[in-house]
Amino acid sequence: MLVLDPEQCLPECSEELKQAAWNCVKAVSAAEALVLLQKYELRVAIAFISDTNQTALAKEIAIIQAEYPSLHWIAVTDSALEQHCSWLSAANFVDYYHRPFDWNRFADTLGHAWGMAQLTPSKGGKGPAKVLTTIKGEHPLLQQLRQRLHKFSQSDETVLLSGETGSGKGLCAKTLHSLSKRHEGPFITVNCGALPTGLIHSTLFGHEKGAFTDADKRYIGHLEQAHGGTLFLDEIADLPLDLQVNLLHFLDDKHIMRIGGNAPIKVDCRLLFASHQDLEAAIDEGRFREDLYHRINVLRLHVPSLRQYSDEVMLLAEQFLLEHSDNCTQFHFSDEARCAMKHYNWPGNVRELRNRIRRAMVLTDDCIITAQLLGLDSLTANRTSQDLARCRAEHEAEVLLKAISDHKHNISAAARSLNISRATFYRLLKKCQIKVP
Ligand SMILES: Nc1ncnc2c1ncn2[C@@H]1O[C@H](COP(=O)(O)OP(=O)(O)OP(=O)(O)O)[C@@H](O)[C@H]1O
Repeated sequence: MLVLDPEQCLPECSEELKQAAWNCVKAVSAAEALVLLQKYELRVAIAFISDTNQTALAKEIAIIQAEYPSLHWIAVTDSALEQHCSWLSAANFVDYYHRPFDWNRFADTLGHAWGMAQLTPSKGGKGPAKVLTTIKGEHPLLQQLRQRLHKFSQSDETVLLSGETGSGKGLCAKTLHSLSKRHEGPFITVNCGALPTGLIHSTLFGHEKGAFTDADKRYIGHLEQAHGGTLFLDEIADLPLDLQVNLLHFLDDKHIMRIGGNAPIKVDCRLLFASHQDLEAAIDEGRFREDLYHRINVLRLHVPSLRQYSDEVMLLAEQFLLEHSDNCTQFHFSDEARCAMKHYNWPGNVRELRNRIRRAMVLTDDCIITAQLLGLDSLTANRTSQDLARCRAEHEAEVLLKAISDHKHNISAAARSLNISRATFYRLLKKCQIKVP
C-alpha cells in the first residue's frame, strides 16, 4: 500500500495497518511515490488531505494516476468531506474518510479496494519485463546476476541469497518475486534477527484465539500471509534451532499448524532465504541445522559487492541523483567528488552509496555534490583500512542521528527515510553505540 502524506501527519492507524498485515510505503510527494511505484507492486493508496494541501495534492495524484491507473485510492481528511467531494469523486477515489473514523469500516474499505485492484489489470505498473531495470549497472557480474534472476524466477524452488550487507539481496528477492508467476500474489519480507523472542513461532506460523495468555484473537502468521506469493526470510541464520525444525517440516510438506490449532493448513508460497553470515560456519558452531541448510541451498545466488564492480559506481551514482531529485533541481557531482567515489571501497555497498548521495543532496546549498558533502573528502590513498572503517562509522552515526532528529524520534520513519529496515536501523544504532529512548 502507498501512503501519500505530504504533511507528514502520521496516521493514527499505522499500527493497525501493520497488525492487519498491510505492507505500507510512505511518500511525501508524487515524485517519491512514482519511485516507490517503480520499485514495489502497490495496488492500494491512501492520501492524507488537508485544507491547505488539497489543490497541490489533486495535481500530484493526477500525475500518479496517469501513470498508474490501476492504483485504488482512499482519502483521509481532517476537515468536512463536502469541501473535497467534487474532486475526490472526479479523481475516482474508492472511498473517503473523515478523522476520527471507525477502524473496522476503514479496514473493510481497504480490503475492498485491494479486491478491486486484483481484478484490474495493472497498466503502467511494472510488468515482469520491466522489473529488471531495478538492478542497475552493466558490469558482467550484474549481467550474470540478471540472467540468474530471470532463470531462478521461472522455478518455484527455494533460493539462498548471499552477499554483503547493502549489496542488494532484498532487491534481488523482490525481483525474483516480481518476475515469477506469483507476481500478483503477496511478497512478504521477514527479518529473522528482528523477530521478538518468544513470539517468533507465532509470528511465522500464526496462532488461534486463546492459544496462550495474550492470544485474544486469531493471528495469521507470515507463512500464511504469503499464500499465493513469496516469503523472503532474511538473516535466516538468526532463526532459533527449534523453529528451524518447523521450517524444515513446512518445506517438506507445505502445511503449517497455527499454535493452538488442531488441523494442518495447506500453504502455497515460495520461500527465499538470505544471510550475510557464513552458514557453513554456523553449522560448525551448532547454530544452524545441516539438514535445513541442504534443503534451502538448492539454487544459490551471490550478490556481488559494489567494489567488485567499482567501474559502475558513477553510473549508479548518477541514477540515484536523478531518482532523488524533485524534477526541477539540477544536481551534479564535482570532479573531486567523482574521483573520491571511484576510489572509495564502499563497505556498505549500494546502500551506502545511495545514502551518502541522499544526505549530500539535502546538505548542498548550490546543487553541487562535493566530496566533502559526501563525507569522502578525507580519503587519500595512504589512509589505512582502519581509517576507512573509522570514517564510515563516524559518518554512519551522523546519518543515523540526523534521521532520528528529522523524524522526531520515530524509528520506523527514520529507517524508511534511509531505505533500511527497522531491524537494520537498530543494529546500526547498537553498532554506533547510539542510545534511543
Ligand atoms: N544494482 C543495484 N541497482 C540499484 N539499486 C541497488 C542495486 N543494488 C542494491 N541497490 C539498492 O541498495 C539498497 C540496499 O539493498 P538491499 O536492502 O536489497 O540490500 P541487502 O543486501 O538486502 O542488505 P542487508 O543485508 O543489510 O539487509 C536498496 O535501496 C537497493 O534498492
